[in-house]
Amino acid sequence: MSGNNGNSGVPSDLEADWEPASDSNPASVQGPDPASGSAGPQVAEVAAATGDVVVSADNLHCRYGSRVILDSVSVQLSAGEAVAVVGPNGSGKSTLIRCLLGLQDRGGGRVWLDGRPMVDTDPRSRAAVATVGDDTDFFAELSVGEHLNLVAIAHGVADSNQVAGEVAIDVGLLEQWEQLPGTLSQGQRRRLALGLALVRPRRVLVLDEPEQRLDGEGRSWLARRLIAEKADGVAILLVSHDRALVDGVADRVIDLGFAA
Ligand SMILES: Nc1ncnc2c1ncn2[C@@H]1O[C@H](COP(=O)(O)OP(=O)(O)OP(=O)(O)O)[C@@H](O)[C@H]1O
Repeated sequence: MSGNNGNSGVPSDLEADWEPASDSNPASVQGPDPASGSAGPQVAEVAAATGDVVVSADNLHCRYGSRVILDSVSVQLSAGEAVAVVGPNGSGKSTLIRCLLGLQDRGGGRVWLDGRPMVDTDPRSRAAVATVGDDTDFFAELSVGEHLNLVAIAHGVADSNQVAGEVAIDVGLLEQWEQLPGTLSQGQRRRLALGLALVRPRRVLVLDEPEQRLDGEGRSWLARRLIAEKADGVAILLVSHDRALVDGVADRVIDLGFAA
């Protein structure tokens, strides 16, 4: 498969159509509230900014076996806002994402999408929530273009090959359109993972250290891209160690390091 328009290669007319996302003023960032910290398992509660609440996580207790990693975590995400999760290695950032997405036991806590339970197996949830994990797997036998097309088609994107090509340009992989994942550099694989989240419709974007392996230009592009996503009304949950990215994109910050 190399597209649904009969072309075997790169979609035509993309270079002329594409323009980079314009710069926006960085959003303000609120620091952690030391008063809400505690020793032992992390405790965090971050209220939503004004706006339509898309995702609401209440009282999550994330644990591995008997070891509690996060206790009584509540998060609300509104349309068009970005919440960043920061903290040192091992502080529970990825665990929080896994808990929120339902990939890990929530310990009785609940997560709501548009006021209804958010379950990872629910097609409604999967249609709304695009994710970029810290370790994305690819099909070894499918090219960059085929990956982007496949995801676009699976999510019902009209004119999927055109959209896939536009996303390939956006993430800087148009020249790699025909390449297999095994032939990509680590940074290019990261760009493909981002492309797979951007090629499909989304109302929520959950990213676990998306800046990994990106060069300076790539990180600048990522910040602009996420700001553009917010402008389109996408709710973003961003785990990152990149303070500049967090400062540039996040409206609010959950700091899991303050009680370490
Ligand atoms: N599958 C697992 N089983 C048991 N413990 C785990 C598992 N995954 C993570 N942990 C532990 O949970 C804690 C939080 O891990 P997590 O991956 O959420 O941290 P993180 O903040 O995302 O770290 P990093 O910045 O290194 O990505 C760590 O102490 C880790 O050892």
